[in-house]
Amino acid sequence: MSRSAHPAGPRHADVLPEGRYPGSTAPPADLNSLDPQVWAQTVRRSADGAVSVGGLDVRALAEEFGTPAYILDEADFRARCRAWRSAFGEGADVYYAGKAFLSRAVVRWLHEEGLNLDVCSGGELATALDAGMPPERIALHGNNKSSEEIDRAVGAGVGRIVLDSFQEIARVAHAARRHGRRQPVQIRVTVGVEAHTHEFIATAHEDQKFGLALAGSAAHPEAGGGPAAEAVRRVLQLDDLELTGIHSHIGSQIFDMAGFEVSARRVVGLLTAVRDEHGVELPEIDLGGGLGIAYTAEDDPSAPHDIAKALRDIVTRECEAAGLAVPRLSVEPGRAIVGPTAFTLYEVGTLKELEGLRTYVSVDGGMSDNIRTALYDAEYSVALVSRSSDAEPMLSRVVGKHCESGDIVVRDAFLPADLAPGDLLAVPATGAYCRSMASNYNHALRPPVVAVKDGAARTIVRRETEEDLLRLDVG
Ligand SMILES: Cc1ncc(COP(=O)(O)O)c(C=O)c1O
Ligand SMILES: N[C@@H](CCCC[NH3+])C(=O)O
Repeated sequence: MSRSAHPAGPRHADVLPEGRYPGSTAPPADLNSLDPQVWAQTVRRSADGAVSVGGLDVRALAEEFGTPAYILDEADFRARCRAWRSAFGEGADVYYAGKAFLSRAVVRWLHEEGLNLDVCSGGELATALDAGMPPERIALHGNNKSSEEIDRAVGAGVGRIVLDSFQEIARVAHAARRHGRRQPVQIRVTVGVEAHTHEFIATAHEDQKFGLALAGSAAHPEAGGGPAAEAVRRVLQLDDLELTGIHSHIGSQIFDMAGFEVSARRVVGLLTAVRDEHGVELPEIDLGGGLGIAYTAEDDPSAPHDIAKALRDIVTRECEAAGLAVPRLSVEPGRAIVGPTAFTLYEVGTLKELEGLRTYVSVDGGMSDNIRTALYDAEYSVALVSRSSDAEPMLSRVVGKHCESGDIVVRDAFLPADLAPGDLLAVPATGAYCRSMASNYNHALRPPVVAVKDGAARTIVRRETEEDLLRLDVG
């Protein structure tokens, strides 16, 4: 199992878990090397020791855009979109999960690369529509969509609304009637799988807020006798809704395909039960997102092609066994597309050496631009990028500037011992769930997202200003 997905409880205390540090992990052979699994595709270390991305030196990027900043490799983003599209082919749809990171530029790239988009709030929907995503290529998610959000989505003509509760069935039907539209919907089911990931990001076990349980009883999870089957009954009775399929999302940052296998089998089990009870074959299955990426050299994610083949094979096999026509498949990767395409560029401010233990390296951002370490115990890598160094490895903890001892960006890392204030550090694989979960804690100004491509850089989300903060403060 990957090191980045800790099923264990939180480790917020400043006491190290036994057996880890100091001395339990060897420093990497070469502190200057950049693992291509972890870094965006166009990242290179140049002959003079500094790192470049998209042909641009990070020192020049820091100079022009300031730090901290998320630097996003547009060519890599587009390449990953294409890889997912071609892996799944014409018989399937790839919905990019906008919650991972969304901006107008991202929407345009998705549109151009032929991907669809999953949104889960009015704000994400507004961004998608504003940037010109055709509504029929948008899916709306959420366990508590407001009536306004539902109404706006139906009115805009979104191609899919994923129903998450019994209450929502009536709300979406009401909006559809109001707009004189037969709204295509899927039903999100919880298939009873314990995904191997951090408990806060696992979503298909019973005891959590999402979806309608498949299981009639724990002993017969395939029986189709649970709330999901009841939701199917209710939706099929409503003329304003067109039930197109069943949706399952089992969690996030998952490497093991076994969970998807069980999920696919159980979803097909429900399709079979629906055919047997109603004489209807639902034409779509969505198996959600959740595919893991490499945050550290220990992580070894599968390629989209292998993931697509595994999912298609499972669905085909299960449908053939049940005598069902193979439904159209869709998936919703967020992290696996945008995660590896960006790194966060920081400047080192202060260093505090605790002899025999570690050195605390403080950077000019922190938990306001990356909450994942504090929230999920996530692991990250880090490298000195403004120069190379032959100095000895120094056991370090990269921390932010917030008033919180849990304000950790990279818990355990080796950096060169000659690290000094003014050096630039980069934390790779921060494209997903960093800017989108960023906060203004301590009135931090959320960093910009800078897209680089073919030697050119442009801001796609600008840095916040103090005026932005004060504009909201109307007291
Ligand atoms: C319904 C749904 N689809 C897709 C995703 C995207 O997940 P990931 O970014 O891990 O691929 C999520 C988030 O976990 C989700 O809740
Ligand atoms: N935000 C989470 C994952 C949840 C994804 C949305 N369902 C993360 O950073 O890993």
